[in-house]
Amino acid sequence: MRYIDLRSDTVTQPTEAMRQSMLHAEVGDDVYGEDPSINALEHKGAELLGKEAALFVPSGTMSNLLAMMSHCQRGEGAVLGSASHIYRYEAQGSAVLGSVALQSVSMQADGTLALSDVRAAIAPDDAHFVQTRLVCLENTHNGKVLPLHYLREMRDFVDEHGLLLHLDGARLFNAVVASGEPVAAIAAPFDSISVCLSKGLGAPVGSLLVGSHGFIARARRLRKMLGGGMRQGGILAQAALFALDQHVTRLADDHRRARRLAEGLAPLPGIALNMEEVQTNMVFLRLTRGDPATLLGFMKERGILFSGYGELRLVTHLQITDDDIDEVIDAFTEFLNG
Ligand SMILES: Cc1ncc(COP(=O)(O)O)c(CN[C@H](C(=O)O)[C@H](C)O)c1O
Repeated sequence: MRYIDLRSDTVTQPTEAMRQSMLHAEVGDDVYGEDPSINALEHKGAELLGKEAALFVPSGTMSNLLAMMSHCQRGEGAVLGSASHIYRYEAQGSAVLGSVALQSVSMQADGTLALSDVRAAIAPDDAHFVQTRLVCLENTHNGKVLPLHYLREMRDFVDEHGLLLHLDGARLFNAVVASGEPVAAIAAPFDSISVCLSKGLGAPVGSLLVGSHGFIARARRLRKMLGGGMRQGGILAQAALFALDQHVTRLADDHRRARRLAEGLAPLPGIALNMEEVQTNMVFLRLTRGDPATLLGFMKERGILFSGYGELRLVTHLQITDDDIDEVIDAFTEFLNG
């Protein structure tokens, strides 16, 4: 049975054209630095984001972990949003494996961290406290694009306080396409960026971590230590190269479909949905009547999947069509008017 799978853009499948490019990928042993496709991808990623170097990593979770461990020594701290992926959905790996103290602050509705909250979270320079070293942002956050002026304000802030700045840019290219800003402009304020290739871009596996030569050298050693050294990973890197060449501008289709979905659901009785938050490929909504679990079961019977408990999340991506969007709107209408 083909599902209309709106659980996440992590479910994207390689297209036939991408598979063909993977078939002919040049490969070598990447632990020796000899995989031509991985080397090409890392070179392209660094160039695109305007940084010195890049590292191909098996997942976004590992990419963020390597960033935290490469920036911070044991016992140092990172300030980040309490609803950020690094804080909530990466098993606190930075703390458990990296001995980095996670200093969480509340996130504002637009996905930003208030500078006043970050300032308050910075530990005093006193032996009773950790030493805060890093600030982490996430763009997009729950589908919302952080304004470029805010990124620049945060850069000035971390410079003022002698801190470093990391971006969890799992959906960076969604932010690029939605904002119209060049990717290098969005990346410029950051010391390091993690970019997922396996979400909306449609590669089957992997992320890119970009930063300075020294930062990436440390991250490369840590990746090997954590068992992330790859051999002929060029088959996967070639998919990512294909995605960067062919699947960036089409993200606008995902954004258009998400908006179309939100516009179709918002007027329905029993739906609470903030259209202003539908900025890229995610639609968040709450049921003001009916039970989310009953809704999820009703939808699954009709071949429609999405996730969330309390607040429901529907994510558009490469394999979601215009007809799928109409079918989902019809199914919600049937459930709510039934
Ligand atoms: C902002 C951000 N940063 C990092 C990651 C981790 O990427 P992976 O480890 O799954 O490759 C994710 C994955 N997010 C996944 C999803 O959205 O379905 C789940 C929640 O883990 C993410 O959303």
